[in-house]
Amino acid sequence: MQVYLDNNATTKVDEKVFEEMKPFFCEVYGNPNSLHSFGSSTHKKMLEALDYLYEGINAADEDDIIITANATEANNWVIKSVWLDKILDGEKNHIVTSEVEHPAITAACNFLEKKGVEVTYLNVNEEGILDAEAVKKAIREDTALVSIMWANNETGKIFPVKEIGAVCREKGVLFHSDATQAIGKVEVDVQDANVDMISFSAHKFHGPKGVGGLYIKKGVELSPYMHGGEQMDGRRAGTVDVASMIGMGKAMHLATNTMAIAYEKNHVGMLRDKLENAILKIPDTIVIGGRENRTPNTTLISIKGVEGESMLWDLNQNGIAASTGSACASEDLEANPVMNAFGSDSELAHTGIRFSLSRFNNEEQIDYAIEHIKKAVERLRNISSSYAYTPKSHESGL
Ligand SMILES: Cc1ncc(COP(=O)(O)O)c(CNc2co[nH]c2=O)c1O
Repeated sequence: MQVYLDNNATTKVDEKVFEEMKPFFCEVYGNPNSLHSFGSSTHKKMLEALDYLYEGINAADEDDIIITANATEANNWVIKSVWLDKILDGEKNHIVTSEVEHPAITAACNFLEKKGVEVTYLNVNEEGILDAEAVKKAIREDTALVSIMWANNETGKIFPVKEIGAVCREKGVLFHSDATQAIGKVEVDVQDANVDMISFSAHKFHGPKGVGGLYIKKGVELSPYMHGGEQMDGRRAGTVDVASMIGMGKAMHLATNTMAIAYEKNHVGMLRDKLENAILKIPDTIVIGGRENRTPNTTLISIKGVEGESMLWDLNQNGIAASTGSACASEDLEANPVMNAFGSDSELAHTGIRFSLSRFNNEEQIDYAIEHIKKAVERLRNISSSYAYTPKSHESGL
């Protein structure tokens, strides 16, 4: 049996999305910017896709949603164009972000630090989140941008975006939120959240890889990251990947309409809880960050005495796909940076396993995964040189 439990890394393209995309490869293949009918025949579905995107995040008609290659591009665009607009050409020289952002944010900020920009990386608490008060205290007169994610890709923890947005509005500071792991899992309402910009990526909500977006609230000026043609009203040059844009719109529609969200919470949340409850019955296991206030599909669990990579290998031998954290960072054998941010000691930080489900998982798959996780833990602990089960005091009398 093949059981895919790494949906925070990427998801399967929904068949309905694929059907929507098909005509735009070999039949309706014109360049949307061409004046002839081959080009204009793409417009109807492209406009429908934009409508789905605006509807999915409750963007106002006067706001912009710019199609990008992925969330990484959108994140880099925000960080580097704020540097251009407000730091190089302005009086600002400070950015506030968090220690647990995706590398697409932290690496871009590290790059700017080499250019002399000051960056505050806010710590998270033992629950893996930070509060708006911490952001308020970090904002300075020369702060150009606050960028705090909507939901964390490894723990699923949801950040107080609305409260942070209110603080940024009060302080007159631009607020960006990386919503890549939130869309399709929890409600993302950009007007309610006081946010100026959000990033997203289609392949996180059953759309195609290689297409994403940047939402920009009306009135927010941001120099283009890509110059050239007049696509996207000159805000992002380059011929749009028509099929992928249409696929992303359809995926957003499917993922965010009322039924889908309710289904995600009830179905996916129930499956995640069943998996998590079973693993927590194994001694010396803990959910990193606790079980509250998370996206319904994610669990990051530490299994003491079991190296994350060893566990992944064992599960993979049985057709089960999981991860130790962001795929972008999981090739190296460094400790999980998010767990480090929690203050986990080095040993614990190597024991994290992330399971991230989707609406395409079912109970039979979860039962299969539970069976093989238990067997893998027993096998790996038996060969561990460092793990010995020590019954808790209340058990010692058994
Ligand atoms: C919060 C967040 N932001 C940005 C990205 C980058 O998205 P991309 O540009 O479409 O690649 C990811 C991908 N996160 C992960 C990729 O693999 N495992 C992950 O957790 C993410 O989780």
